[in-house]
Amino acid sequence: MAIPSGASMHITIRIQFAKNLVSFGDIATAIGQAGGDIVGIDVISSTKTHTVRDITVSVFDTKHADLVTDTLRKTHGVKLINVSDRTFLMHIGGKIETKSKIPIKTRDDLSRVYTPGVARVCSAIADDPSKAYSLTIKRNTVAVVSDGTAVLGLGDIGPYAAMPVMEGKAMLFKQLADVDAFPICLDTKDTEEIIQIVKAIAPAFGGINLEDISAPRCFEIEERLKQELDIPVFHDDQHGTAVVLLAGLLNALKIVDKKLQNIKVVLTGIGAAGIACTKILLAAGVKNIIGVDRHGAIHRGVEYDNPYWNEYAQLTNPENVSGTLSDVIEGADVFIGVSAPGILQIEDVQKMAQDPIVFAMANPIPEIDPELAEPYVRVMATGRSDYPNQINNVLCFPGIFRGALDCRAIEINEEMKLAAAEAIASVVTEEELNETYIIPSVFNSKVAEKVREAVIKAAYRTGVARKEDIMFKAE
Ligand SMILES: NC(=O)C1=CN([C@@H]2O[C@H](COP(=O)(O)OP(=O)(O)OC[C@H]3O[C@@H](n4cnc5c(N)ncnc54)[C@H](O)[C@@H]3O)[C@@H](O)[C@H]2O)C=CC1
Ligand SMILES: CC(=O)C(=O)O
Ligand SMILES: [Mg+2]
Repeated sequence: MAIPSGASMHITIRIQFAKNLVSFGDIATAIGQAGGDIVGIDVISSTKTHTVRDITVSVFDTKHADLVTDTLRKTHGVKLINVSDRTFLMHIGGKIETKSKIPIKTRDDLSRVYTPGVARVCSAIADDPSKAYSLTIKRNTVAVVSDGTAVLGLGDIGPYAAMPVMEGKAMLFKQLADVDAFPICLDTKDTEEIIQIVKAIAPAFGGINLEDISAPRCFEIEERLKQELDIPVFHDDQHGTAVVLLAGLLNALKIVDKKLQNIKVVLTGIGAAGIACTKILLAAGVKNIIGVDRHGAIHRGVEYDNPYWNEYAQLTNPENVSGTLSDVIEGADVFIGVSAPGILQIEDVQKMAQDPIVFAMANPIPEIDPELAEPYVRVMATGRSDYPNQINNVLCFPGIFRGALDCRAIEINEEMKLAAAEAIASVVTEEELNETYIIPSVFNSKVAEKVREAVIKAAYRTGVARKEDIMFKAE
């Protein structure tokens, strides 16, 4: 299923055209007739007879891009010089770099930042390892670790292909919360090996953000690392997603005037994100959640190969219903999708209770096309940046790690996650709240700061903050 990908699909077409054979108006009309939307024009050069221009066109997908460029190729008097995709251009050479905080200008500088001066600093840390927090980058660093097995909704595409996402996460950490994050993509899927590698690299980091590691291995990897390391370990696809989902749902329920305790929720994709979203909703007070995976609703009375589904069946589905998504969605107040593209049909939405809330969060293509669903739902959200109500873990991970690093928390616990969800929800004021604004924008600078504060308070309240600093303590 292809969904118009908006801003994510802009192409820049460089053409040369002969002024006596074709006008720019003709060219613009040809692009328009092929369904392209011109969003920018640059004149590169112009002579009496010829003009070279870069035309930036918004297209739906790669097929549509081909149609637009073919149309130009066939237009009399036009010569196509080059087609570039802005998204690819932004990735050339990667998206991040390392920067020094201080310049090395003299031999004296050199002997302080490096040998021999550095040796005294090394010895100080060897005598007291906690000094790593004050004398190295550790206090501000997070490793973004993936094995490339569940990258967005693209599946097991491997560690090389996972890198652009992890670089993107590192950029967001820096821009939104000034955390120095490093993308680390591992060429192994072996649970034990991943655990040992992460433990071995931990000295350089103040926190570990696990990313896009498929279920069920991600659960064991996270649990073991939490037990065996003294820095926060946080599987973003589980907990970051769950925190933001809860924030969005708290606000969406205010619009439809329903209570967490009374709603029926149907959730698809009982993997990393789905299980964590279910657990946070149960902790927040939701009583009726039905989880649906490829073979239908997860229910008791079946022995699943996946042990996490057996536990899931015990925690959810109070009426123990079975059947397909279409069967069990009848009367649901809320649909949450963290599964696969296009699996929710309009007919399913029509079976939901009054004022349906649909959070179709699969990336990059949601469970239902938001434009098709919109007439039938009261509140619609996706994980994407190009539609209103972006429910995406990017609203959580920068601020939650900022808070955890600043109070030097040994872990990110349930109270810290609930505090983060409430903080995100609280950024949207009562006056601002409406169907297309249930969750703050990623660019809202209040989000990371509010999450940080709430997380620090929760960390001190629950005794997991190590930093003795009165400024950070809960009142
Ligand atoms: N918006 C956001 O912030 C986030 C969105 N996601 C999206 O959620 C999706 C799942 O991510 P993860 O939980 O990390 O992956 P995962 O691989 O751990 O879990 C995916 C689950 O969906 C199930 N599934 C696949 N096709 C299905 C279908 N047709 N019907 C029902 N279930 C189906 C799989 O069997 C699996 O249990 C991805 O598309 C990902 O991009 C994940 C994390 C954050
Ligand atoms: C947003 C994110 O982490 C994902 O789709 O995997
Ligand atoms: Mg992810």
